[in-house]
Amino acid sequence: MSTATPGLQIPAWAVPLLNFKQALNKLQELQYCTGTVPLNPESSKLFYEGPNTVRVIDFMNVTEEDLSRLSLACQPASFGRDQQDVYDETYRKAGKLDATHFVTALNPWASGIVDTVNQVLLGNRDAGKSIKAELYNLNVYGPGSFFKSHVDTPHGDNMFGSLVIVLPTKHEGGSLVFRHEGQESVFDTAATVSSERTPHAAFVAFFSDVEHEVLEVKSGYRVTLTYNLYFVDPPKPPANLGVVPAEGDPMLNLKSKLLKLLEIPTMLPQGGLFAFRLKHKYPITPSSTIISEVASRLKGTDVMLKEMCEELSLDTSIKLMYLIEPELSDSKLLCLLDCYVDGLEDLDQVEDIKQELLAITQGQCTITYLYPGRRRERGAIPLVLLQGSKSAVEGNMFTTKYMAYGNEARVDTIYNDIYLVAKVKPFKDRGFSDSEAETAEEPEEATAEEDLDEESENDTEEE
Ligand SMILES: O=C(O)CCC(=O)C(=O)O
Ligand SMILES: [Fe+2]
Repeated sequence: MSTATPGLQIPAWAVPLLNFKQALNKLQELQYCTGTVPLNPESSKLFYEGPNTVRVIDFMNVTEEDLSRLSLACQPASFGRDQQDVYDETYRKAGKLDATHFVTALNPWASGIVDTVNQVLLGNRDAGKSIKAELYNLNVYGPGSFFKSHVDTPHGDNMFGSLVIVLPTKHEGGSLVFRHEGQESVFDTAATVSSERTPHAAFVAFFSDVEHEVLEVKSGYRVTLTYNLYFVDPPKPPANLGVVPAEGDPMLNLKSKLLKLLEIPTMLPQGGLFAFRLKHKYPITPSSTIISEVASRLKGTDVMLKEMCEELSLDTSIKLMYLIEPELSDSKLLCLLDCYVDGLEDLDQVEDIKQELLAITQGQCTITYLYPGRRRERGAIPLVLLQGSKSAVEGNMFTTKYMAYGNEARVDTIYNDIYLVAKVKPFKDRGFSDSEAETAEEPEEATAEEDLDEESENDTEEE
């Protein structure tokens, strides 16, 4: 393949190596990530120690006088040179307050800044889980202030970056310039904080080994909060703090028992549903909560139940359950709903309940019957209630069933019973031996209602 002269054979890897190096050279790195966050009355205040007093500044409504007072409360900012803290106004001219002398209500987690840093600067999708942002100090750059080119001193081997939040004050100059590997970029903080119609803070996060410089502030005051950013391990469960969970994996035993149940040919022979009334109640905003999304907010053993079902290859979903007891017939309808629906209580008067039910839930409703029992409604799916009971089902009339005492009076979001529903395949598809499958038939058992009236062992009555 080679046209080179004999003795000057080009090795087979030479071209691929070159290709790789060229591609690597083109790899461009983001030098910093920025954004703005709106201030609101909960996040806009700064409290600081002034001479013999504590002062407050509201950055939604800040005056020149507030800023000049804040500037007077500051110490001259030092910097590190040859491992010594030095003051040198030809290199850094700015005021600072150490984190022990002020409190800010602006929180980089709550405002979404840490998530942005994680996703944009670190390219991490696991938002906010492994970054610590440690408040370092507050700086005031008045007219004539600047900070010449430097890198930020690492405070530990897990420190990867610096975060600067620029509070919304009117100023000119003070842009932040980055230089890294021959590239230069400028972040104009003054323009960014005045780019929105309402007060917004600007933030910029960068890897602290990237050289950066604050250009001279020409007018006004540039006020910043600086944070050191660290990689941290995701939080571990606390050891022996307060109540200690029982030894061993409580789910292991449960899982093997559930598997045993699935191995029985007469347990939902044609398939059906397992349902668990969850131990916790979950906040539902009737007008907006998407019930399926509650799956990602499950608490305590409720999460474990879901994981256990999934480990046994049972598809799970989260439902509301509602029992309709028609006046005109004796067949009760046990409905699983994907959304909160008004007007279900009127259905017991309607003639064709099923039709009406599907219409008002826009088809997002599964009609089931308690198994073992007799299927009264065509198409109703057998459901085994593994946790919970008849009284809980009947009690689940949505709004009536939540604690009357909260720590605050609110009516838009309420606590509701939620059901974890696991889909059980027909016995022949569950992967157990075929010989058993032949014996699997729907049993002729008590009626659905007789079964509904039976109290389950683990029924806990609600007050
Ligand atoms: O205020 C800024 O934009 C950067 C400040 C800075 O580089 C520092 O405090 O080390
Ligand atoms: Fe810096």
